[in-house]
Amino acid sequence: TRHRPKVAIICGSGLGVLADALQHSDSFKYSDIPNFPQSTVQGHAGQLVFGELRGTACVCMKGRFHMYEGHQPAKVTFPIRVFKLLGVKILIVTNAAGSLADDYKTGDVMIIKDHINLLGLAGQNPLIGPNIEQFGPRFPPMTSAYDKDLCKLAMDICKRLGYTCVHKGIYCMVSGPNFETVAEARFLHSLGADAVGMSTAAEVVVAKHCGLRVFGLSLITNQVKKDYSEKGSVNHDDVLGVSKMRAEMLKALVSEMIAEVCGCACLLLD
Ligand SMILES: O=P(O)(O)O[C@@H]1C[C@H](O)[C@@H](CO)O1
Ligand SMILES: Nc1nc2[nH]cnc2c(=O)[nH]1
Repeated sequence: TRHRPKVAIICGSGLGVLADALQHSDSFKYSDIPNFPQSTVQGHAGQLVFGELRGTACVCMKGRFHMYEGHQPAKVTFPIRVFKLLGVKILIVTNAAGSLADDYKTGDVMIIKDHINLLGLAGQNPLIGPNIEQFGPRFPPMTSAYDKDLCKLAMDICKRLGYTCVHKGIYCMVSGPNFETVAEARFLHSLGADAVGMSTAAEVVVAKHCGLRVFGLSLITNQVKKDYSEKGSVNHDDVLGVSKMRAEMLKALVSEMIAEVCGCACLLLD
């Protein structure tokens, strides 16, 4: 491919259409890329797409890797270091997540202001093992994992586009693949998490370690039950259904973000 991406986008469950925004695109199947894991989850196509979005060279992971697929944290986050080596400066992560916050509705968007890397805290951190100094320091800080300027820009864009169902909140990564019990949901909420999912935090840790600027979006695809009296249960098809419904909205938001960031060299360059 002739594209030299400055921005990488990871598409969450059912959000692969974000990659369709790229023009003059070149696609590579994960199975054709050395050392890349394969996508095994419905809603994760398994293609790396290079192209231009609003004049900026981007690379898009149409399908991400999850630990519940049997991968070690370092394997799940392998593409992030590939992006770094390709010259990427900004990582945009998206995911489908369940709401723990009382005021989030299904279909809402949460701009991620911080995360709880529950697996990382419990010894499943992608940076465990010999540190590769070429990428970053042994003890990287994570106090500002999600770029404040990019968060603010996203809030401004949402206002301008007339999106009202947008929050800023905290994402908690668990391993899955099962969805939460009521007791687990209460526990995670009491920790301060607004949304829970099975990805993202590990990717963000590796991205920050190697100096990428990060912006994250969760699409709230379901309400996580925090009360035994609440009826119904979530399944992956429902998650994909909500993603499909809201994908165009997320595509517009991500496109505007990239147009604005790349129109302002100070946000893109370090
Ligand atoms: O890749 P993401 O985090 O968007 O996927 C979420 C978590 C599970 O993989 C799946 C559950 O429906 O959606
Ligand atoms: N862990 C978890 N991941 C999700 N991904 C989408 N919805 C959910 C959820 O309710 N829980």
